Amino acid sequence: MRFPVECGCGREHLQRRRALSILFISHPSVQQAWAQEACLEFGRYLQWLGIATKVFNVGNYRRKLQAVSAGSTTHEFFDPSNQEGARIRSEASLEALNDMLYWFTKEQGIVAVYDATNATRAKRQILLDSCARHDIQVMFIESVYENEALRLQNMIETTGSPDYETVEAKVALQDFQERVKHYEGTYETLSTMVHEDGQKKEQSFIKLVDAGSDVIISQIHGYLQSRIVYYLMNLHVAPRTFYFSRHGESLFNVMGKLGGDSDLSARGRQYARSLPRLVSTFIPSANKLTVWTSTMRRTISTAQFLPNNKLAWKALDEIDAGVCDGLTYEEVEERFPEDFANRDDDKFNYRYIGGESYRDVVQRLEPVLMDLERQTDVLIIGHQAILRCIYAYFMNYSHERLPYIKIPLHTVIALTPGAYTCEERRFKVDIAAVDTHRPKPKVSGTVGVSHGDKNHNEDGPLIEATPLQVPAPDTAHNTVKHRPTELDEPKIIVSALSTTTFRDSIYSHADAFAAKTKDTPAPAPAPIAAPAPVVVVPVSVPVMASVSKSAPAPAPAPAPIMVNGGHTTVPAATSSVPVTTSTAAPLTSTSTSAPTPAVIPAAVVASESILIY
Ligand SMILES: O=P(O)(O)OC[C@H]1O[C@@](CO)(OP(=O)(O)O)[C@@H](O)[C@@H]1O
Repeated sequence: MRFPVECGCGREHLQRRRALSILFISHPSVQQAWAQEACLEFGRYLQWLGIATKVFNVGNYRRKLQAVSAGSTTHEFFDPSNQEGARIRSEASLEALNDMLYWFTKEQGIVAVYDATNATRAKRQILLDSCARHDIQVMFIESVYENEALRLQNMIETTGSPDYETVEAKVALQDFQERVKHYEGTYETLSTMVHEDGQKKEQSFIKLVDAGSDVIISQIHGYLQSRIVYYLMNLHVAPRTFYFSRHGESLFNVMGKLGGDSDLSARGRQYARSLPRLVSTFIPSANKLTVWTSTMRRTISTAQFLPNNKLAWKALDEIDAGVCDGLTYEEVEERFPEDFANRDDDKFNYRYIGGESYRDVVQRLEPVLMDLERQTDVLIIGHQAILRCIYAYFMNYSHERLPYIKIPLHTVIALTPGAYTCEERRFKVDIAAVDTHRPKPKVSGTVGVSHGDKNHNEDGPLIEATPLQVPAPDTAHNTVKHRPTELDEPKIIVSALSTTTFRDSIYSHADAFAAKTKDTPAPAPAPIAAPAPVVVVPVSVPVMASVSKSAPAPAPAPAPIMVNGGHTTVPAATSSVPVTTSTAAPLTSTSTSAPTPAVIPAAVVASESILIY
């Protein structure tokens, strides 16, 4: 796909940009619940990596059209002999397709997920032809169930879909089972075979069997597709909660200095001592928890009193401030005024001289996140910039907001990601600490730091908190009146924060592009009648690899980090290797287990930069 770029010479140039359409295929019995969760999860993941992604859910378009025509959403609507139903479904597919093409051609979209049943080869061919006309790569993802119990479970979950909002669960399930029957006999699974009619075999595809417990891949090419395979192999959507905390207040934090490898202040040490009580009181799986730290002194010291297994990751080390390492913000402004202002202008992309940008940090954190996605009981003790990146991944924050997220000291954050939302709770240990958060200044390059002996409570949480347990008024709240000693038992304040919903930012709204799509050539409408089924005999061919999800997915080599004049010279490829620091029982983390056969050639992954997309 080509799009115009300005170089300042006054003439328009066309630059090539890769665009990838992911066409979701699922038997109606698996369509709604698991498949939609998977679409959302990897949409969020790609957006976090900086790849503009949108999900076009044909069901949403159909419901919008049905609302206008006051049509029923019961199974009769899906009966192939229902002409009005077929017309609306065809129109919904077309509208979603037009919006997807608009997203690619006018909105510079990189990845679109076209989420529909796409049950027949004829239907898929129409989509393929449209994408080919716009030079858009296509990859199919099919979700199938071989395990009947899982299929039934999925169907039960599907009754929570918007189609059954006002319908009793039992009635909804019966109706849904009837709906599934309307597709019987027409559904054509993906196959690597050359079909009986002599037509070419299907394009690149990933087939997820039983909610991804097995993954079959065929003809996967290039960086983006490999990335998606890698993610889907690591994804599991079972409910789980992750815990995060910054290290206790450090000596550099007190001095307002950036980076370094200083140890904890007295208050920081007190926080470290309070952690075992917090963990055993508030974390249900406390004894199963593995604690991940960076390789820096302040995180390892913070974890020292926890009896749990520990892993230290180089990739969790704080953002590398390069030549600014060890300086205060005031000193950076004085010595590097232009850089200081540039960072304020675009904090996510600004790269410290000889150091890193937040964008670099996101890249190096990817293997950590992939491993985290496979875990259930993890507490990460990390740093301000690092935890901002991880928090933004789960909460779907934009790159603009990411570097300003408030991650206060002496607070454990619990995140429970779900398909459409992420629930957050905070456990604040009432031990005063400096505030290292520097808000975006109104004028770039002006310091406006809030360093000082100030308690974080003044800032309030990111989203308004509902205190569940408020400390008595005479407590250690005021840092001037109260100097905690290491023997004090500090109070823990629990806040339930309102749940963040990220579904809307990933889904295209069924009418978001409608007004704009007039100038986009409409592709041929989908045929209403399904063609005769094609007999497909699956065979194993060399391009096809079946990988069981019980083995960890191989990590693609991350892009190398800029080496700096400061303290870190380890390339990211090696920096993601965890180091065992526990003296306890041997660790069972997947990151240390044997890799599966290389499905994603590292050379392919490493040879392309994410920035070109
Ligand atoms: O990107 P900004 O907002 O400067 O925050 C990152 C900074 O946070 C700090 C504290 O100011 O993290 P940390 O507490 O891990 O030491 C610095 O070391 C780091 O450079």
